[in-house]
Amino acid sequence: GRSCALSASPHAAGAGPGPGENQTTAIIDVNPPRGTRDFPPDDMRLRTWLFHNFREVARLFAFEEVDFPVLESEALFIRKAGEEITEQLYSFEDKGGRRVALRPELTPSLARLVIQKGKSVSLPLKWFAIGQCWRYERTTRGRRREHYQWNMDIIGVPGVAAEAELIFSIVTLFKRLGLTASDVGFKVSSRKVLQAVLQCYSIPENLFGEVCVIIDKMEKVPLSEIEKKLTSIGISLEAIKGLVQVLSLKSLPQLEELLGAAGDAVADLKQLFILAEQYGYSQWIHFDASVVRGLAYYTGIVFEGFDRQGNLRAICGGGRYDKLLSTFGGDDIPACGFGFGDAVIIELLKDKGLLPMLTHTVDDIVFPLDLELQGPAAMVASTLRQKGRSVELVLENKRLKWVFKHAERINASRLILVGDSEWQRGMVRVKNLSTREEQDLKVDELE
Ligand SMILES: CC(=O)Nc1cnc2ccccc2c1
Repeated sequence: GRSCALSASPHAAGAGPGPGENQTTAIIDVNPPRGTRDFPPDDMRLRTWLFHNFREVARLFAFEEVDFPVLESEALFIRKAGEEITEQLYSFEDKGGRRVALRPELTPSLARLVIQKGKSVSLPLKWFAIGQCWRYERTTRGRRREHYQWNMDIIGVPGVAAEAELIFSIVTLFKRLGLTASDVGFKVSSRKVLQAVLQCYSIPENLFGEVCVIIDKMEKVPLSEIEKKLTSIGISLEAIKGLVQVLSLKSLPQLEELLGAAGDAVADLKQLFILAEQYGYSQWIHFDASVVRGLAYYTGIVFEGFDRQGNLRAICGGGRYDKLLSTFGGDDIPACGFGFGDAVIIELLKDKGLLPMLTHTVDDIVFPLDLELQGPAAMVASTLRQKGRSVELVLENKRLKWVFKHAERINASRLILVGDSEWQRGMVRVKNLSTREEQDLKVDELE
């Protein structure tokens, strides 16, 4: 008997019904792979709306769009800092025996492209991308294995004016979506704070990334586990106490008291808050020494957007990564950027009742009253389309009752009936579906 190609059905192979018979279960699994999503029209309209807002903000800030392959060499993401994102790398060996990976984030690809472009691009660069990112999680947690991220990066600007501009671009997006400073905010800190602490306990630089990744879990796992991990990589108990103490600081003056005004950490943060004041978004951000972010390559300012209700995971996050390009063999080029996921923001907008009502709408629906008028109807449709109107051309011999119902379903503004007697006079019957007004018009009078 016929063997089912990708049978997920309880059918015994081969016993399935023939084509067209009432199939109780599909022959193949019609759901998308575990942890991934389809985007049927309703969901796709919402995604397109969100991405349009990403793109509009990028345009306002004069960023240029870039893109990269979703598949990259695995080497781009191999980092020895115990990051969740690299531990869950969706990597495999391709048919050519090459180690490849579905990208878990966009920044390494962006760094690769900047280095590839080398002297042929002039700094600073302001690039943005919207791309699907992947992770391979043991399905125990049933979490998603893909999401779309909006990334904005400023390459070649060493000063915190770049971070101030990036944070303001996200504030601009939040405002466009209807969110205010009482709905969301940004926690801002600098990894130079941790760097200063590690230095005063003379902890080797090469442990910096690893320590940050461990510390990032501070509020997610018990302190004892953090201490165990730090001790296991050789951090003294005294140094751990120093780290924990600095992370609990709640104000810049406190930080200054502990670290002294000398370190760049305090200077950078002070400068950033001054700029935020001048941009007019001070009430959106505050210093929080506990913000570390879980990516090993950040070297300076780090920030994350959060919902003040505290129900959700971070909305977005970013920071300065001045060493990433040189670790790829490029020049020492300063850079900073952020990633903004497509999931948490939608949950937040749902909670706030801010999701837009997006419907499938067309301008005109054109219907030939009998089959000989299909040609003329198609001509009427293309005349209207050349004028930029979206036109649904009815392609089958339907009853008028169905056409009216369908016109309602697709929110058409006008119904254009192509009938024999009118057509003889070069006219068509136009029904305005909101005013119910009806008139015969010449085809080239339609606009
Ligand atoms: C809330 C959500 O979907 N998070 C998510 C989903 N997929 C990912 C895939 C790669 C990296 C991070 C990811 C994060």
